[in-house]
Amino acid sequence: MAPRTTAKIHEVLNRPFDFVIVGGGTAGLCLASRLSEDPNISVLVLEAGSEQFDDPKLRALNVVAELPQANLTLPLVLPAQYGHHFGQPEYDWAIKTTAQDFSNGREYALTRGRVLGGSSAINFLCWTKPPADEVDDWERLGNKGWNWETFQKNLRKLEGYQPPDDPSVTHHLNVSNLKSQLGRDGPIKLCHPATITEPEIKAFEAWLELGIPRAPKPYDGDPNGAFFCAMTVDPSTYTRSYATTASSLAFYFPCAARENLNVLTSASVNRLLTKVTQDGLLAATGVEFVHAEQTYVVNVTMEVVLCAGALKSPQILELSGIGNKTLLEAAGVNAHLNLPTVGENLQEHMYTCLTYELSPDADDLALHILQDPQVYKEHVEKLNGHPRAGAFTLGISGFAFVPLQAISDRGDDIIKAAREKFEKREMYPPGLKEQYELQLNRMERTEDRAAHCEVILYPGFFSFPNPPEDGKKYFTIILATNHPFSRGSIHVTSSDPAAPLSSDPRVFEEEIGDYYREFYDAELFANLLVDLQVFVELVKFGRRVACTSPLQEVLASPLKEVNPGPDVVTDEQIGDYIKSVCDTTYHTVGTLSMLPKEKGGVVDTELKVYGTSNIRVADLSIIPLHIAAHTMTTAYAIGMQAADIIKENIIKVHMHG
Ligand SMILES: Cc1cc2nc3c(=O)[nH]c(=O)nc-3n(C[C@H](O)[C@H](O)[C@H](O)COP(=O)(O)OP(=O)(O)OC[C@H]3O[C@@H](n4cnc5c(N)ncnc54)[C@H](O)[C@@H]3O)c2cc1C
Repeated sequence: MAPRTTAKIHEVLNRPFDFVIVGGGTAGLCLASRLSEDPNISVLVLEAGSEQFDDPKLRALNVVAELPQANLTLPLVLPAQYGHHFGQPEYDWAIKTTAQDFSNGREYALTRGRVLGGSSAINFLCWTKPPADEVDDWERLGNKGWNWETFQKNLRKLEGYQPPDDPSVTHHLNVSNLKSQLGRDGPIKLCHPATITEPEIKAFEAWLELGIPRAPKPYDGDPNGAFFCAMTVDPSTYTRSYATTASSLAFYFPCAARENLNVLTSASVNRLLTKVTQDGLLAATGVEFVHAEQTYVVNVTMEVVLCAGALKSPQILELSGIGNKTLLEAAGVNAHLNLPTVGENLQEHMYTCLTYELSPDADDLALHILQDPQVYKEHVEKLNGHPRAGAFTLGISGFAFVPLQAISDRGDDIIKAAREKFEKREMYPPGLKEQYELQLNRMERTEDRAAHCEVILYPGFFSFPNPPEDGKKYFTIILATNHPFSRGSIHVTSSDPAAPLSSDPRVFEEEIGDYYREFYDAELFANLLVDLQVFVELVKFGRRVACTSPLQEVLASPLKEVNPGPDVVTDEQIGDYIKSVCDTTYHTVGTLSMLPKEKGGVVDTELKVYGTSNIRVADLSIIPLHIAAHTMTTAYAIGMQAADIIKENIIKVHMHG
């Protein structure tokens, strides 16, 4: 299908829109496609990034036809899914954090998609879903209607899973189990990597040896255990299936011909223009944005929906004068609505890696070999062959979601200490105590314990600080934590939309952003850093996996751990390794939390910003408590539920009486 181009600036000027959606990313495009189903509603999406429709970088595995013309300079044409857009302004916001005290002073670069499709256009393609109970926790926190039943119903409409038919792989993938749990006809195409390597299969078997069960229902509410996940790849073309998707008929392309839907790219929103209504609420009347270095305003007749992601939606609210009054005034922004928790309750997943040398007779196929341009070209041809082959057919798909107690015999002690710390504390900022209680309960209960920890298989070299050696083959075990106690914040520092944000995830500090600082008892919290201690146990578990059959047999003998390496032995050394090399998994949530206002909420259950009449948020900012899953499915589910809310409650009232 030939892509329809997006709107031109003259097409969107001098006319009002019923809805303006800020951010054409994962949730934003999903929402736009649903809202514009009603031809009576005009929808404008303003996206800061460009389309990049024809860019081989974006359509990772779809590069084949375009490669002869493509620039093979590294790292631009390497597959999109594994970090090759990082730091490139035409794709990545790369928002710098403040120096992190508990990460040896490092500043993280928070990668987020800055392109039509948002982070779904550059992410790592892994389709995972949270446990039912953790989605239900959002409802337990006071958000009626935000539960697993709705989440799952919406996602099943989106899923277009195609199971493989090769009997030699279906057994490993447990396809008969997955088939019944995933939707088959939806627009987001899902399949498994065409190649799963021997070390991945052996590592999976090592997990089973270590007592990790196969996940009973990874896509139906119980992902605890081991499974091979599906990827957002269209099996018919082997291309990325994402929010914009050209080839897989997802959200933008099928709707692009609708006259009531306009998507303007390279349109960076500065702020909302507002007025106070007769009821004393703040109402958005227009949206100010920059396109081709010119500033414009578009008027809105019904609502503005912020879908700019958990790092950028708070900025737009703050620049519009909605946020912590003191902080806004310090930044030189006129405060119109004092909402002190805007930009707070930030929660992030973290990961670190262990890399092992493979035995010399292991297969050469690995993701990192594509960094060599010559090898890259050869593997593009292999991808184009019949059957598809080569490193482009690999993926990141081996997952184990595990409770702390399942990987460490110190698990109970750590959880007990966390409970004691929690009980000793006298003051909590509004809402945090309830969140921590749920988190502790997830860990403490004896049945259906939550997966605090996650282990992921990476076929290749992916770790720091020691580099790979030429001619050697490698396998990496990625370790991630899912339920951080740490709370951070993100805020503007200036009224200039282009000025850097102050982003402080407070990694491993288990505490609280600026607004919460007055509640902070540093001495008490210095005793035990639960988030870090869990991570240390996880690294030890990763090492046990490497020493377990049958994985051990495909690794070099004697065992050679490249990172962190044999010198990193004690808990303190492991903790220090983690602090020096770990990174965020690009899963920030919570910065505009959906909670009762007195519990620190910024939006209500209809996603409306408290104190406003027509400003909503529909992206990962609203998630009040983090989950044991990667966040793409949640972003799509939010887009779907937001559409239902808006359609039911607003369109019905305004348009159809
Ligand atoms: C590198 C990477 C790998 C990941 N891998 C996975 C994975 O394998 N599996 C998984 O489940 N999740 C993964 N994730 C996470 C997941 O993709 C994201 O959490 C999810 O897509 C976020 O959706 P969103 O709608 O909240 O925001 P986004 O999809 O990021 O959309 C926000 C949009 O708003 C736009 N925007 C921002 N500010 C403005 C402004 N001022 N004006 C106009 N537009 C603006 C942005 O350019 C962007 O297009 C990954 C994320 C990244 C970055």
